[in-house]
Parts: sequence; structure tokens; C-alpha cells
Amino acid sequence: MPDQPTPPAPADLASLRVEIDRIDDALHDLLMRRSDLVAHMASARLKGSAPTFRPGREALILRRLLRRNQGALARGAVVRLWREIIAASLAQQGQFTVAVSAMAGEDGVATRLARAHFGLLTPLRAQATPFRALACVAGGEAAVAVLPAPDEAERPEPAWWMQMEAPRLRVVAALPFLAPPDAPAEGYAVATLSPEPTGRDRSLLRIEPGPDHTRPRIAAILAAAGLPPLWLIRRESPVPMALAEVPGFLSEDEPRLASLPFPRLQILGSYAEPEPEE
Ligand SMILES: C=C(O[C@@H]1C=C(C(=O)O)C=C[C@H]1O)C(=O)O
Repeated sequence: MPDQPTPPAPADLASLRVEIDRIDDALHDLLMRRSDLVAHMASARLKGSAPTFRPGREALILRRLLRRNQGALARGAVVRLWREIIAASLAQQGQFTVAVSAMAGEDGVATRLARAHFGLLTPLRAQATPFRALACVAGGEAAVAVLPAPDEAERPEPAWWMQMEAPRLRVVAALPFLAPPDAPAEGYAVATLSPEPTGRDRSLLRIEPGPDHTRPRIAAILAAAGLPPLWLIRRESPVPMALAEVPGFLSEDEPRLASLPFPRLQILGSYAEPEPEE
């Protein structure tokens, strides 16, 4: 049996609690300083016309902290704490509302992901369909929409990714940010901003296939172009369309896209690769 630490004597316990109170004060001081800096950033309009919400920068902050994390503090706790800190700073910089798709049968996945990523205090606007959540972002009623990850199930109505108005709307984050390695994202965040590369990114490609472009054929074409899909789905109705998640940050002038033989191809967005849970 491994040695169990001896429980501290009551006097030790009291001094440990004094130490915890000291640490809480120090943490609180630093959080107040952080908020003051964000307030300065917002009031001095230092960001100019740049968007308030910078998902790439947020991912870099979390990655850096996870890299330096050690000891007993759980990675999940680091992400939880900083997602709330970042949500508080977004709220400080102006109205920040998140539209979530809460369609029957979706099991509240978008709401759960939005709460985890954008914090408990951020106003959520539940929308009856993913498409309506996107319309909220397009119309400026929400800064971001959180939508469940696409699946291949054939439904009479088009999937959100088939209708999404790109490049005005862009997928800017895969959720959750902390996930089992290689697990597909459970949802995506969509906003009207240009994503910024983080050094380890993924992109979503929407493809209008030609008659010979079966799913395996599309996967082979992408792989041959140096864009091996992490996953690929194809829907037949209302019109044939495919969606692939590929490694890397892609922009419209990406040379690997130039020679692809599909009738139409669009980048739906690029975003930071999630971090492993452990
Ligand atoms: C503070 C900023 O605004 C937002 C909040 C961030 C934060 O709290 O660290 C980071 C990126 C932005 O989404 C910033 O742009 O640096």
C-alpha cells in the first residue's frame, strides 16, 4: 500500500487555511488587475475596429497555461477557470450574447458546450434551429452561435453547414476545447470574424461534389493534395454536399486548394485544434 500522508494536526489545518486565504487575496488582486487592463483596452479603444472576440488568442492563452500546468491542479480546472475569466473580460468589452441551437432531439448539446466555453453568466439566446442561431449572428443579435457538430443523418431539411453563409460567417472554434485525443468535436462556434492562426489548427471544407465524387473518392483527392481529412461526411439531400475537417489553417489563397477538381469548394472556417484532456 502506498504511504498515506498523515492528516495535519488541527493547528496545521488552521495555518493551511490562513495560507489559502492569502493565496485567494493574491489571486483576487491579480484578477482585478487583469480586469483593469481589459477595461483600459476597451475604453481606450486600443483594439480599434478589431473584433472584441479573438478565439485564436484565447486558444493560445489556454494552451500556454496548460503547458506550464503541473502539480495537483487538474487541466480541466485550468480550462474551466480561464474560460470564466475570459468570458468576464468579453462581457466587460461590450454586449456579448451567444445564440445556441436548441432543436428538439439535439439533447441540449449546444447549450452545454456554450455554457462550458462562454461561461455561466454570458446571455444565451436559445433558437429553435441551428439555422436561426446562424441568422442571429448574421443579423448582429449575437456575437457567436454554438451549433452541434454535423452528422451524416439524412433529414428533409438541409444541415446548418450546407446553408451557412461563408465567408461572411466563419467557424471559429471547435468545442469543447479540452477533449479526448482525436475525439471529433461535439460542436462548433460560428462568428463574423476572420480567424487567426494559432500554430495548431484545423479547417472545415464544404465541397460540392461532381458525379464521380463518392465519399472515399473525395477523401482520396483531399489526401493526395496534402489535406487528409480527419473526418468526412456526405449528404445527398436536398443537394449532394460534403464536409471535411482537415488539418491546418487554410485561407482562400491556399495553393493546395487551387487544383482540386470539385465543382465548388468553400472554407467554412479555421480554428484551434482542441487540447487533450490529460
Ligand atoms: C482581452 C482581449 O479580448 C478578449 C478576451 C481575452 C482575454 O480575456 O484574455 C482574449 C481575447 C479576446 O477574445 C484581447 O483581445 O486581448
